Amino acid sequence: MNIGDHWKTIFDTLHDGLIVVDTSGCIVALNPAAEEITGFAAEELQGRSCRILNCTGCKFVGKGSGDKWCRLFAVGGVRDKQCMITKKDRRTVHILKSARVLRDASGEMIGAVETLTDISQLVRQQEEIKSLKQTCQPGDSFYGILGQAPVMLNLYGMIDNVARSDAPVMITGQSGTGKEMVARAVHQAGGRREKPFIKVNCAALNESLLESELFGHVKGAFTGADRSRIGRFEAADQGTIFLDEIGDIPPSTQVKLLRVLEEKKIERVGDHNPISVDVRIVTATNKDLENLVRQGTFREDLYFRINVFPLQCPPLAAHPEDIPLLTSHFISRNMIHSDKDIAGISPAALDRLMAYDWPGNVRELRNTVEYAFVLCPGGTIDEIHLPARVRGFVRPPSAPPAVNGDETGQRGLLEQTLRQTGWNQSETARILGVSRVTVWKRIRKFGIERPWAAGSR
Ligand SMILES: Nc1ncnc2c1ncn2[C@@H]1O[C@H](COP(=O)(O)OP(=O)(O)OP(=O)(O)O)[C@@H](O)[C@H]1O
Repeated sequence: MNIGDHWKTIFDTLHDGLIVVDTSGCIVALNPAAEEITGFAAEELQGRSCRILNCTGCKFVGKGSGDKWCRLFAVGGVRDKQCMITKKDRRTVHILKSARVLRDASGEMIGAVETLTDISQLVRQQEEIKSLKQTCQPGDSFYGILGQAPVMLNLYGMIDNVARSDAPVMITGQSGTGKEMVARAVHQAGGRREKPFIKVNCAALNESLLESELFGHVKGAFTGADRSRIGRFEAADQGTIFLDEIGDIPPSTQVKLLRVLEEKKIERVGDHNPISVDVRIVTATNKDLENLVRQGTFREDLYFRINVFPLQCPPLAAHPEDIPLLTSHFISRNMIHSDKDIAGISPAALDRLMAYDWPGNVRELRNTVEYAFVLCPGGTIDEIHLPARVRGFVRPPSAPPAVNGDETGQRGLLEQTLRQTGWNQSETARILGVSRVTVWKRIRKFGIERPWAAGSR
């Protein structure tokens, strides 16, 4: 076959647009794909300057021909340059452009050939992904955590500080307050962010499974161990291990964990070869660990080892001013997965959300919005679309709003804020939204002592 006889067919069959210009940029030939991309018929472009396409990737340097007017002729070619051209109907098309100068047998420049790939759809999809990401993680979030109330800003400040160190962090707070999000934020905000973040739910596994999950095992270590397996500590090497529900680990595992924390070495179950690991420890619990220590079910030495830097997630009742922000975030998130056209929430329904006491915290609010999405046919979420417990909630007259949550929450928050403010009681009162006298009374009520005054820890 003489391929030279078939160039025109090959040229016309290409899916990418092809344009040939002479040294002054005058369009000599183009294929049907180029007609499609530009919206011009071949006869409309032939003989015209390529400037008609208004390509944002072209660098015109002057007048004349060749390298005197266009940079392409000076550099010889471009490859996969993302730019935009203007179509005949004035609309913009995103293209990927490659171009090469053409020379005759004597090496004289005679023109250039350009290929154009229409990437408009790809760019649109990228923009959609970007906007979805923004909806899922609005700009005013802290590593995905939402809330602008002083107690939340205080928490973000503490996370930022502790992320710069490798100190073990213990996160406390009621269920659904975002402890796992805080653990991830500690990892993300620190120098280990490019390394693994490994979560282990200590309450979900029995004693032997938990040990093999944490430390790994060798083949034959127990019935059913038909091959060796690395544990979560090894998997988290150089990164962070997040031990959720730490209050639930059995006493024998507590001993082993303490040894790992002190020696920074693990032993796989069924093996005695120590393996060094470099892991940051973050733990979380919704139990009162101090109480478990007093009862003797949690080792005091382990408690002090993991509780070097405590972080307290405030209950939602301690920052009700964040309910509108959280609600609109969950509405946007539900919109992505729903074909319903829900525009927002009515003021009356929002009032109901603000009045409720949220024992299940932000998780309960998320579930409440999900529930409302099921009932609401479209338009605005109204009171009628809320679960009966929220709709019908009446705060007992004797119970003032749970401004700072229950007593365990109050104490933790107070201690954390006092530490953050260097024991400035006025500043602490401002952050917690209570009076200075209340701060003073709570310090006495809970018997909180300044660390240097206590002389311990
Ligand atoms: N401040 C927040 N901003 C945005 N979403 C939040 C916030 N707090 C909690 N959530 C959402 O609430 C849900 C529960 O959060 P998370 O699992 O981190 O809570 P938790 O305190 O670890 O709960 P548990 O103790 O039950 O394990 C998640 O869907 C999370 O996205």
